[in-house]
Amino acid sequence: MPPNDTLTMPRTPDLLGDYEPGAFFFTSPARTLLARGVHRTISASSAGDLRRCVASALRDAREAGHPDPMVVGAVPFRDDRPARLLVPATVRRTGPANGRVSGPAPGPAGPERTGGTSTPFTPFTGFTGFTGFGPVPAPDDYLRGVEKALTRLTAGELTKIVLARALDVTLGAPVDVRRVLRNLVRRDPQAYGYAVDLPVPGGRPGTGTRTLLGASPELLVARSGRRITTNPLAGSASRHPDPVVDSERGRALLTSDKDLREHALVIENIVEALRPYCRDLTVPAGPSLLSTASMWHLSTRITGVLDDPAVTSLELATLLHPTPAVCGTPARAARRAIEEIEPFDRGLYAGLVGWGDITGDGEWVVTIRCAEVADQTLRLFAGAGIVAGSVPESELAETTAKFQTMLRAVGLDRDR
Ligand SMILES: C=C(O[C@@H]1C=C(C(=O)O)C=C[C@H]1O)C(=O)O
Repeated sequence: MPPNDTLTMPRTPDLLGDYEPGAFFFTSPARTLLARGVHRTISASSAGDLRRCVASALRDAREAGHPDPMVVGAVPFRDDRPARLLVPATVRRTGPANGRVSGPAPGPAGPERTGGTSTPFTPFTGFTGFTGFGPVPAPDDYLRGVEKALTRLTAGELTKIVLARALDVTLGAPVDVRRVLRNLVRRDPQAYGYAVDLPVPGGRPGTGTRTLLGASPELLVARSGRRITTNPLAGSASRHPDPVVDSERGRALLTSDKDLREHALVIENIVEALRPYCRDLTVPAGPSLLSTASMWHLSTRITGVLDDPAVTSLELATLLHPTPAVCGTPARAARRAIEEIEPFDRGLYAGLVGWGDITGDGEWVVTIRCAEVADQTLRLFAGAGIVAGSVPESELAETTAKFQTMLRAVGLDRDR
């Protein structure tokens, strides 16, 4: 038997292969989940309400004889927007390897390339089936938004703010959601791949599905018994196809004063939020490097032991959210400035996505490197942290680089 045949003959169920739009899919270094059907949807009007609604939905499900009550889905960036959480009818799980198939990714031919994307956003040309794209806001307006943010930073209203932009992409045919998810998971096997079914506006049946797809590198919080882990990221550089230039970029990031400050703000905020809940918090002295196929990031993996084992993973996640990795500091001022400067609704982008079980265990990741997909269109999102000393053109280039995770998974690779 040729050695490669093992790749096509999984011994465990192939949950990634079994995924169909309408289901919930999530893969992490620890496990892969495929949830189908709706036992109960969860509707809540605030974050506090959300925690109560989830707890009672899980209890009710168990009392109704549900064999494996679990909540899955996504919580938006803003707490006044509806969450997309539900107790699924069935959940299948496998261990770490499933959904993380090695070998070449399907999709565009040729070797994986990690394009240098430190130039400002330029139109994509030359792919088949691609009919148009629309950046929101236009790149020049994003630059002006960063200038505005810098003025507020200088005035002392803010210490950090994350400004995002969206990219609307229209294809010549309906998006193959299954294939895009497979590409995301295979190209970034260390990331948390996810697919969340979204309601179709107007709720008209037969209009097609809407799905949130992504591959996030950022763990907001995981709980396993009393043990918790969070892995905030902040401070970024784009990868480069030349390995020498690429590792130089990583090294430069590790010593960049601006990025280290940006990162430290996030870590301080998270440690301060977790301290009252943990009897033991292990915080590395400084960040290390984490990479995706497209990006380098400064990363700090923090672990702790919960004082009160009744505190659930979702409670911890909503306590931390939104961290300064996606919002800013002070949080309230940053949130207001985001609403004023960004000309679009973040929706589920920059929120949290994951699962939680009835014991309180769960994994929630930051909803980044994602797109909302509906029929022939995709809306991609990407943001960058702005602190004193940030250069608008570099922040624009950083968001361009972050779009690459989704664009490559769709087969729209600007390097082609
Ligand atoms: C906001 C995003 O990413 C976040 C911002 C980062 C930064 O500013 O360096 C790095 C990782 C994420 O925490 C995004 O990918 O859209």
